[in-house]
Amino acid sequence: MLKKFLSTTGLNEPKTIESKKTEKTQPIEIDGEYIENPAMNVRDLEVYYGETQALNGITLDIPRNQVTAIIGPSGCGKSTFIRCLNRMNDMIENCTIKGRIEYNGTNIYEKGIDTAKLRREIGMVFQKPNPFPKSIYDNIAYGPKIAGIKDKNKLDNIVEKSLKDAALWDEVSDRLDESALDMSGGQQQRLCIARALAVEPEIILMDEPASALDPVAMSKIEDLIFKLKDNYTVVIVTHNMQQAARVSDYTTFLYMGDLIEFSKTDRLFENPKKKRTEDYITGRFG
Ligand SMILES: Nc1ncnc2c1ncn2[C@@H]1O[C@H](COP(=O)(O)OP(=O)(O)OP(=O)(O)O)[C@@H](O)[C@H]1O
Repeated sequence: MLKKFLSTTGLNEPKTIESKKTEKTQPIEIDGEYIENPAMNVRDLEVYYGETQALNGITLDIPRNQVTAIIGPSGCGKSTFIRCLNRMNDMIENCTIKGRIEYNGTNIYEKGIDTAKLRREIGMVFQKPNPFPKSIYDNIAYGPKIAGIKDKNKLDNIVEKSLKDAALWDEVSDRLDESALDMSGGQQQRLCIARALAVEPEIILMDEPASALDPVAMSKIEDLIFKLKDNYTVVIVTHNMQQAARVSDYTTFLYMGDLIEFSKTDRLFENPKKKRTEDYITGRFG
């Protein structure tokens, strides 16, 4: 399917990518089971900023239509990891990536991948809400318009559906022409989620999406994340272990660039297999 991202232009090529080719990606066993039909396969992922290695060979499968949380102390590589999943690290100078990340059977670091399309399929929501200085309507319609949709009725439907899916429609349906910048922080973050949904992604990456919000707004975002998995695969970076335990199905614990443990969330929090995981989730460090 990702073949459609292949272009012959040679644009969007990262300067410093190496990838190991393997015949067929072998599934990873976790807790005695294999993840069936994962949304992404990450294999031997290493990331360097200049000479400094930030990720030391991460291998995991991202379960489809599930929420996967990435936890770990500050500087362990959580943001580096999630940014690799839709090639946001391409924009960072001196960043070298090795290994493979497969999405629907294609290595996203293969030559010729159209990264703009890739990032529509694998959308991203950041820590700080970053709406465009435009109306609520235009924030949502922007992506579909760029993708070539001009019909007003179609755009209206996309705006309504995206806002409904982001649990925001009831709060803003009578003021779609107002500036997005006049919304509360929590509403702005749900708007950014709606904006990501408007281009019909398969996967949504969220880097600390609720950490800048008050508890009520945070709880709305958590409810939303929980519902999103009906239709999307979600990967969320969070400092907040309670949040990881509340919203995620699977949890990955990173420590100093290493994947220490990847497991179903209940199992990881109730019965961690590694001492470092136990020390972290019981608050002994971090
Ligand atoms: N653009 C960059 N240039 C150089 N080093 C970087 C860059 N971004 C991250 N690093 C380094 O890579 C390592 C991992 O950083 P990263 O931001 O991925 O960690 P994190 O777990 O997300 O941290 P935090 O929880 O504090 O956001 C750190 O040592 C960091 O200093």
